[in-house]
Amino acid sequence: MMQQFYPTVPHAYRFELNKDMNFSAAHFIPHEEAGKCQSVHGHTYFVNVTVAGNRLDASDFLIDFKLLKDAIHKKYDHTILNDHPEFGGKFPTTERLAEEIWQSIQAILETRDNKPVCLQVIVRETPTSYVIYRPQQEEVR
Ligand SMILES: Nc1nc2c(c(=O)[nH]1)N=C([C@H](O)[C@H](O)COP(=O)(O)OP(=O)(O)OP(=O)(O)O)CN2
Ligand SMILES: [Zn+2]
Repeated sequence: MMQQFYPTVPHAYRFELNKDMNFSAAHFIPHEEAGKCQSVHGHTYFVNVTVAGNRLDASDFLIDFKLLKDAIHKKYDHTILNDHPEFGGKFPTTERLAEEIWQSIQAILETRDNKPVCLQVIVRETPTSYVIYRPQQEEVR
C-alpha cells in the first residue's frame, strides 16, 4: 500500500472512497530523451484511486472496491505496458498510465446507476516518483 500521505481533491460529494492497489509491470520509453528508461525495466506500481458520489448502489456501496481492483490489476499485472493498445502512439510514462487508469475506472463508473465519478488517480512508479491525474471538471459532470 502507499502508506503515506494522500493528496486530497476538494469536492462537495457526500461520499468518497479510496482504493489502493499495486501491480508489477515492465515498460520502456522509446524516446532519445528518456535516457536509461529506453531499456526495458520493471516497476511495482502503487495506485490510489479516489471515487466520489452522492448516491449508493443497491449494496449500499459507492462502488465495490473489488471492481476497481479487478479493472486495473487484472489488466496490467505482469504485463509489458507498451503492449497495451491504449498506449499505441503514446509512451507508457507514469503520467500516461495515470491517465489511462482514470479512463478505465471512469468508464466503469459511468455504467453504474448511482453514477459515481473518479476524481483522482495517483500512480507511484518508484519510491521517489509519483504522478497525480485529476480530470477536468467537465469530464466528471
Ligand atoms: N515525468 C516522468 N519522468 C520519468 C518517468 C515518467 O514516467 N515520468 N519515468 C522514468 C523511468 O521510467 C524510471 O523508471 C523512473 O525514474 P526515476 O524516478 O528517475 O527512478 P530512479 O529510481 O532512478 O530515481 P532516484 O530518485 O534517482 O532513485 C524516468 N523519468
Ligand atoms: Zn520506468
